Amino acid sequence: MVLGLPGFVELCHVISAGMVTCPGLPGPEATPHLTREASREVHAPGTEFVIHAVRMVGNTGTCLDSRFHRYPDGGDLAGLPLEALADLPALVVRTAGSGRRAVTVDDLGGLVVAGCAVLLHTGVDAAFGTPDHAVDAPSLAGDAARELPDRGAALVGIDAVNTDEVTERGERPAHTVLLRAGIPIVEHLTGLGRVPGTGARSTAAPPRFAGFGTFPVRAYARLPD
Ligand SMILES: N[C@@H](CC(=O)c1ccccc1NC=O)C(=O)O
Repeated sequence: MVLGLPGFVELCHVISAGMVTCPGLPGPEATPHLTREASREVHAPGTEFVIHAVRMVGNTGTCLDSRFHRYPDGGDLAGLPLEALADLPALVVRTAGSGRRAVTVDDLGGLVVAGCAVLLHTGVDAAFGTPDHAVDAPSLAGDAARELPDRGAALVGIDAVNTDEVTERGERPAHTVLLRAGIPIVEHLTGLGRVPGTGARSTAAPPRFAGFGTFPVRAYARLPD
């Protein structure tokens, strides 16, 4: 436990230059915009800074999809209210260790998802950053996703590369139904094994980037007292 932060669980992977998050998408490139050396020229003796520029896709590291990722008519990152992102009751649905890839209607069973961040713990986050992470990755079955808007889910997260099964035809039923309903999706979570099934609070908040659909988040859970 980190001193001063009792009861928090980190749900994010570390982002570093060059790392690949989704196979086929480029990793982030970070370059110094202002070096420490150059900054000395414009500051008082002993005062220096560094400013980096970054070129990266929004789907980098642990990231959140807003409605705009899937649909052109509104719902970008800048429009997401904090109520949709922060301090939500966390409901962890576990398939980790089951050997099953799909999170199904049966896994959601009689769970009360209304108002919750529904966080899918598949265990594949252990392979993040390796090619195995995206091979036959776990995902949320389409019929299970279709239930979640009517059942009142507030947010859906998964510790895998994609909430949807990646198929050759490119259908993405979970993104389609969840984002149509304005339910944000978080992908590439980690640490869910340390979060209880119920009782924790979930936060995953991106910057308010207008005209952007997806961006990295600092996602974390606060454990029950
Ligand atoms: N998870 C992201 C994108 C994604 O999974 C992806 C994007 C480009 C190339 C590969 C991807 N995923 C898995 O192989 C999304 O669907 O929003």
